[in-house]
Amino acid sequence: MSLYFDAEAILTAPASGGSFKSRIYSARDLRAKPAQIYALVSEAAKWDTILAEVIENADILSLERKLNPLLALLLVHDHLLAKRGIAAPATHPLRQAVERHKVRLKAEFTKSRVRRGCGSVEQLKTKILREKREADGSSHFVYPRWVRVNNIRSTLDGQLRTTFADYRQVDSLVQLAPPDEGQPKQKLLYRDPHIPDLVAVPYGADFTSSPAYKNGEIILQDKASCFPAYLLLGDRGADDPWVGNLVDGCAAPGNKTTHMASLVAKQKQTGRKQIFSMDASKVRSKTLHKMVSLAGAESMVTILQGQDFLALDPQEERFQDVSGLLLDPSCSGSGIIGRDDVPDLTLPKTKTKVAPGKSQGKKRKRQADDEEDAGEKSKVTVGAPTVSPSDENDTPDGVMDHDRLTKLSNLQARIVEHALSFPAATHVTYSTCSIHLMENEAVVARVLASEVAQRRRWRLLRRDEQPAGLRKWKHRGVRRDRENGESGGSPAEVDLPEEALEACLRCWAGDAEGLGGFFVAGFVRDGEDDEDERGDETSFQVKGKGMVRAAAADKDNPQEVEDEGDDEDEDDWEGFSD
Ligand SMILES: C[S@@+](CC[C@H](N)C(=O)[O-])C[C@H]1O[C@@H](n2cnc3c(N)ncnc32)[C@H](O)[C@@H]1O
Repeated sequence: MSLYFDAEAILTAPASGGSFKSRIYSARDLRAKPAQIYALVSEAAKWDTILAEVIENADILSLERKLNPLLALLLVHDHLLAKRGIAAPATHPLRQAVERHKVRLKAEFTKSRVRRGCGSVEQLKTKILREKREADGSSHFVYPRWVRVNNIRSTLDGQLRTTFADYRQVDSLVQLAPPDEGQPKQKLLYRDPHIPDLVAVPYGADFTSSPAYKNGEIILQDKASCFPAYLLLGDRGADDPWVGNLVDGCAAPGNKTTHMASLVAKQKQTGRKQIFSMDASKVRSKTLHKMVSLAGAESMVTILQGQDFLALDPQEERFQDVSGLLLDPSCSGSGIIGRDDVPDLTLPKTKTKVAPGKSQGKKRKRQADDEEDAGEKSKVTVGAPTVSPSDENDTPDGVMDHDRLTKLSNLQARIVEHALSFPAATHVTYSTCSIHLMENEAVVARVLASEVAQRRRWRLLRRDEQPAGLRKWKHRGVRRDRENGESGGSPAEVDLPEEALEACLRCWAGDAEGLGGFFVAGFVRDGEDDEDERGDETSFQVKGKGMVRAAAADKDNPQEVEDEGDDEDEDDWEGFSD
């Protein structure tokens, strides 16, 4: 019986971030096996709508006060559908509470099947999975497996002839949707129309043992994560190669560094070290090292292990030719899918109305007493998942309040502004896997208004200047957070012109594009008409709901202003007010 109580405890614990699986495996004091709990909940989630219907029609919640809706759903699932039935002794009161109604439950289950015109339980399963996908809109989108071809070691044509030789090309992502239960999986491939050398295959396709993966010819990298390097380096070829060196300032585990290297290789420029790639974390720098080596990019990439990008001196001799910088700093990670993918089960309702308060309380008390008596109440505690060296972001628990967002936003803006100060820099990209305005458009607004951007005439890379594939991308910057409360409770809004919002690229989870939440913007400057000194009368700041003009903090002593920022990097902006 501990299986059901443990599953209940995990499903009802407050959201703590992390995937559902990691939530189970990091829970303390579990008595059932984590794999068993995961299997029970995943299976029950496939059947929940029908089980809720059966339980409601059999009305067992009004008759059996020991059951609550969630326990009833889990128990009735195993009673009707698990090979071995309910995993508890036959004399257990909760097992008896279900089995007392076995005739009724079976009859209601059969009625539900027949009502849907299904001759077998298998057919019913296929039908309800389709019903569920249609109901939550997910029949129209899929999360495929994205595969990027590494131009250092291979070519797209080469991979289509080898690794994907037995894949059939389809012309839409929807065709990669998982097959109905019982249908065979197919080898299908979709060539991405936005990012060169990127393909999608059905989720679950496993390349980890394929030679192409082991040799670094293909890299498993989400589509959105391919936007920044492509935005920076574009569609250049051998006759129009990138001029100057490149920097990836926040590089581990190395997806974007290796993508930059791949794009540079496509321009037939593999001979010399051209990319400085660094990460402040020494542990993650080791992963970066492995990825660069696997991708065959060692001759092009200089890795600065454990290097804080903010501590780099842009005036150093070795950075004098750096013309492009890619910044993908730590963020809230709020766009990552699967972060808190705890199944949202459809639960049965009680038919007979129980008076609120008194009797509900009694019911809960009685049930609690039963569980205590049996010594079975789960003691499980679900904590925030621990940070692993592969975690990219600073907030793995996903818990985000206004203060944390403000601090992240301050740091992100500082990192981009530092990039804008490299003497030969003409192109910079800034990206996050966050959906929060404060980490995205608001950072862009602050950076554009910064002293360095104004003095050196940095501006946004307009949509019509973007690489061909990204110009076609529909989802652009937004003026306000999509959902109230996304930014820790305070509605945030940014006052950027339409053209600036058009220049920003967004990705959203849950639409037809098959991606998580992501943001990227490119900054450019001609580099020929810098004002050497800071403009004398004004600078811009973002305050309240928009950008307002404010007097320059200290026009006579910019260094002092800079130093203050360095000392107290996280409290210089208070974020949005209402
Ligand atoms: C979102 S991840 C980068 C992912 C990487 N661009 C990729 O595509 O594989 C952010 C990384 O920035 C690093 N980081 C954060 N602040 C940094 C700083 N000031 N200097 C260098 N690295 C930093 C973190 O250690 C983390 O590994």
